[in-house]
Amino acid sequence: MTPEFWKNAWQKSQTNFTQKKPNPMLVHHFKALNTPKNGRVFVPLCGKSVDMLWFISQGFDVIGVELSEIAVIQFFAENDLQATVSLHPTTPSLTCYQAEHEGQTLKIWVGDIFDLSPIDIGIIDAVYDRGALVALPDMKPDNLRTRYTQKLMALSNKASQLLLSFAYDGEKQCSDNHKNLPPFLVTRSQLEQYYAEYYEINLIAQEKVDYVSTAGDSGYRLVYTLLSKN
Ligand SMILES: C[S@@+](CC[C@H](N)C(=O)[O-])C[C@H]1O[C@@H](n2cnc3c(N)ncnc32)[C@H](O)[C@@H]1O
Repeated sequence: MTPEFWKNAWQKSQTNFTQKKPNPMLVHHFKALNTPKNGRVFVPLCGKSVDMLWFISQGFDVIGVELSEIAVIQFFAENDLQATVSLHPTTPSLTCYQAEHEGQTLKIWVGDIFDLSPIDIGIIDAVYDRGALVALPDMKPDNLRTRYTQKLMALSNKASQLLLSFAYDGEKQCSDNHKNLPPFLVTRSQLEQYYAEYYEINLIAQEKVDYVSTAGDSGYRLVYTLLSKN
């Protein structure tokens, strides 16, 4: 997916991946990571996810990154948060939106995750991936997903992750009918290919649902913990 694809989606409000309430799988399963109290959570490709506010309510600081400035402006406006906006000292394509809320710091970089450095992100205790890995295709020649997983590990120093994913059921299991549009299926073997060297991968929950993706297929919502071998 090109940056233009996502920026257009936000411009045209084609963003039905946005949830109105904190994700129930997050709320039930985040504790499995044993993130230290007052820790910092990285939310890559964050959109305007209210899951970030749930982390704040649990006493964590949050740092996100999102390509679309529209998404980030909407996030702050819709949640009555006043942002301090600053430019990146050396990279003109990056802008920082920051606010203090309920005693925690919430910071979102507007820009491409691939333009960020570990210094921009700081120390990370946990990563929350909902709608990020599945937003990127695993396709040759420029495998965006492999690049993303490597960048994510570099930015977070391989902090443990809670990863929300999905699977189709029955005969659809291996097919990907909608391969030109997100969300993209992430198979177990792909997950191992990206992460098994660095993380212990555990499928900790799966829930049968009628509509697993915005494309309207039935299947399962999956929750993985990726526990750092660091
Ligand atoms: C499927 S949405 C998920 C958003 C959010 N995580 C949620 O759960 O609502 C994927 C988001 O990633 C953003 N995005 C895609 N590629 C990106 C990149 N290279 N850098 C930063 N954000 C990106 C898109 O603009 C979009 O908002």
